[in-house]
Amino acid sequence: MEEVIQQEQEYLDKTLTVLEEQIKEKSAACKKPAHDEVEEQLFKQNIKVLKSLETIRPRPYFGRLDFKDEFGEETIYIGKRGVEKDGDLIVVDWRTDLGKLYNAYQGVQSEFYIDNDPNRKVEIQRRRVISIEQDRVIKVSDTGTTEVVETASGEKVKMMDAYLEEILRHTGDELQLREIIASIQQEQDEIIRLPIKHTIIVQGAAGSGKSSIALHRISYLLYQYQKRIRPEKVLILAPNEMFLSYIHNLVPELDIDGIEQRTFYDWASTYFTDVREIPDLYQNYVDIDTDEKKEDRIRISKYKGSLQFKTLLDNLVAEVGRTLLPYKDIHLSECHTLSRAEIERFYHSRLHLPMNVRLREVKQFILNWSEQEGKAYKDQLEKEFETAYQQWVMTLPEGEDRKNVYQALERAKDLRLKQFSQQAKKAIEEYVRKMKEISAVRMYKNVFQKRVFNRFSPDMDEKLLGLLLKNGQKIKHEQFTYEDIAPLIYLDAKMNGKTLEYDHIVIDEAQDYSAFQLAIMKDYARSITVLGDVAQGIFSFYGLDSWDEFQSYLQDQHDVKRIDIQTSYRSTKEIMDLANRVLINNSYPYPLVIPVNRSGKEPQLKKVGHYGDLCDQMEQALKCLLESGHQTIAILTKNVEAATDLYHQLNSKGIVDLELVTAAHQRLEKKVVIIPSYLVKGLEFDAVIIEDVSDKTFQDHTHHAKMLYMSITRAHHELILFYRGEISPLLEQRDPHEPPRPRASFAGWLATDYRDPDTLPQVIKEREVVDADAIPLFEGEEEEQTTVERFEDDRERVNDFYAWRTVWKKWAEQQKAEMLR
Ligand SMILES: Nc1ncnc2c1ncn2[C@@H]1O[C@H](COP(=O)(O)OP(=O)(O)OP(=O)(O)O)[C@@H](O)[C@H]1O
Repeated sequence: MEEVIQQEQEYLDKTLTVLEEQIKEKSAACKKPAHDEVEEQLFKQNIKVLKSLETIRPRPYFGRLDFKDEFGEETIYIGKRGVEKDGDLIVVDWRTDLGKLYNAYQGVQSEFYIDNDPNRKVEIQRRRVISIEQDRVIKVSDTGTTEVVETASGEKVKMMDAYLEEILRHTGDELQLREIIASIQQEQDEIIRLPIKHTIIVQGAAGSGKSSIALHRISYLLYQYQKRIRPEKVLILAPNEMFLSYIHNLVPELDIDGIEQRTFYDWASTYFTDVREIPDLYQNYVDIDTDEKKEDRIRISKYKGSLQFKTLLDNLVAEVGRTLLPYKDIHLSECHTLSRAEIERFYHSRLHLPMNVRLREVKQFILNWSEQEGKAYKDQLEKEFETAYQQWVMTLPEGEDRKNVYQALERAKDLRLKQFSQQAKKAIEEYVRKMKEISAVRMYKNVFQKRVFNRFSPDMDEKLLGLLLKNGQKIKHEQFTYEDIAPLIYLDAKMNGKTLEYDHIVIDEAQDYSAFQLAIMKDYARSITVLGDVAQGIFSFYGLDSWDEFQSYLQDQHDVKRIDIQTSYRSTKEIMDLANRVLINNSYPYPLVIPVNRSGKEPQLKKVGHYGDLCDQMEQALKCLLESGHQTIAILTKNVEAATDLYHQLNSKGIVDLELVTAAHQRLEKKVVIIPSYLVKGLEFDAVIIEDVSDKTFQDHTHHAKMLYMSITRAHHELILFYRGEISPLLEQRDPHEPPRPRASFAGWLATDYRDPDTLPQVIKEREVVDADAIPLFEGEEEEQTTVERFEDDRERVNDFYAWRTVWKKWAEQQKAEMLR
């Protein structure tokens, strides 16, 4: 090993010498004053290069790849940025094709084909990770095997090589997402490097690296398409300010300075100035959660986030546009008429323009026409005057009479001209009076009318219609909520147009966007990368239940790629097993999360007696976690009130170095934070304590399961869960031979003994509940339709039901297969 380290040290020394020379050269260039614009540009470029060289100087590369291709054997070194001297690649940038080769090799497959060309075979001989500290190579490790394997019990695990394991074990001491350039996994790299033309949807398990992929992809795109896209034309949308500060350090590391980083709420306020008056997503979550009419509000919110609503707005705006043209011709005089057909023809030729702009153009068209007609009329008068002049004036002898006739003719001409222009003015004014520009807010206020829904959404059920009409009263008084932001922005764009467009938009935590919201974001960019996890969709009143609606909407117009990634890198296997247990208990219809084989402490489930007992035990748990050396710890509570109470209790016990977080715009600065669960999405901590996992806080509901799953998966290494009374059914350890249990929301409707895999479950029809007559559900399409109809008013229940049915069927098949074996 000593010998290998020595060899690697030689290459490092050589690289450092080159780097030092280049830094010296660039520093000198940066000292020269710029005299003109060209020199100024050069100066800026030199500063940029110098900064980049200084960034990589401490660790010029992280890996080495030895391979054989059609040109013979090669050795390259891979780093965050490329280094070149006299045409030689001293270090190769990870974003190049060679970098791709480095990431593709995971110790399993060793032969690759460049661009899938069978004649361009590359055989990897070695991939080595090189650790450098203070100009010394301190460690080298050749890549071992990293692959997903299936255990005897059918469980999938990703076996890691030593390097990845070490990285995942050693988390940082700050709450900052780290760059993963040196350990990008193949499935992640494939997403990072997808061509910019694709619209990408990534469904990734908690901890699968979505946020990391999002940022590394931007770095890749800016490098690969440097001539086509500029950093200031790239937007990353993050869930909140806390998250933005969490990724802050990554921006210079990944060479993506200058990109726009915002939350949707903040971004929306640049388009629609009144957004700041509207409660944000988190406030909306709390408002809805504590509202007595929660279910009604969820229905309204879901509808407003749907693509159906978007279509209704499209149709309404088109209709309003059509009716803004009066149903008549414009008459300026007997022979000066602009027909309605002509105006309509012009209007239709401008349909691609936003409505107000279109109206302005139609008005201008009418004004231009009237001006032309005015001119034509004047010419005609002049001619008539000339004839009369010749006929009446010139035939008279010179003198007073002739002068009087001439003046009378002049007056008559002026009068006729004046009359014409007054008449024309009146006709035009009357005509365009109706064609007033309409603001987005005014248009939106007019949506919530019975005749609008009857006309454009005649199939809407009565209950939803009633709720929307009632909500319309609030809209009239401009009492908007979060879900009104997307339609308002959309309408604003439809009425007035968009000012800014991006080369690329990346949306992280996209499950919390509605399909409508995602659809409008797509309109603002040439291409888009959307990443999320529907299992973590805790804002169930708004976000996505699945990607299907959005995906099929896009499919018609774009080159869409949907990719699912299931391996989770953040947490230990024990923690992920518990997270999977929540998914299983909730009949999660998608494949479970694949954990990495990084073992840690079993999560601790602790029953406590009363609140005082909880605080005592919490204090003990916290002390133990701090003594174990954990650098970042989060205590997750159900809401702000619980977080505040606990904060005061722990403070009174002498634990003072705590940070209470109650809003999404707060920055996390201390080692230990107390925070409501719904604010921690996207973040991670060495250890996590969940204050209450009782059956009261986490009931057998999908949205509770999502919250619990998301909370559990925030922990890297250790997890402690407290509960009073009974533990949540979502955490129950269940026998895999037991059938998946139907959730409370629809369990009562199932008639069959669902424990028998040979009998398909049956649903009791509502009217037949009385006579307890069961209708078989799975026998034909027709019955399925019937079921859908019955559930129709409750989307969550429909989803719960179908999710459960999918899992149940799978389970039944497994049981049958086992019996046959
Ligand atoms: N290839 C990798 N090498 C090293 N660490 C990785 C890798 N992929 C992910 N990680 C680590 O796993 C953790 C989770 O990554 P990230 O936050 O990007 O995942 P996510 O899918 O966005 O998670 P979530 O949806 O739960 O918020 C981070 O600590 C990240 O550094």
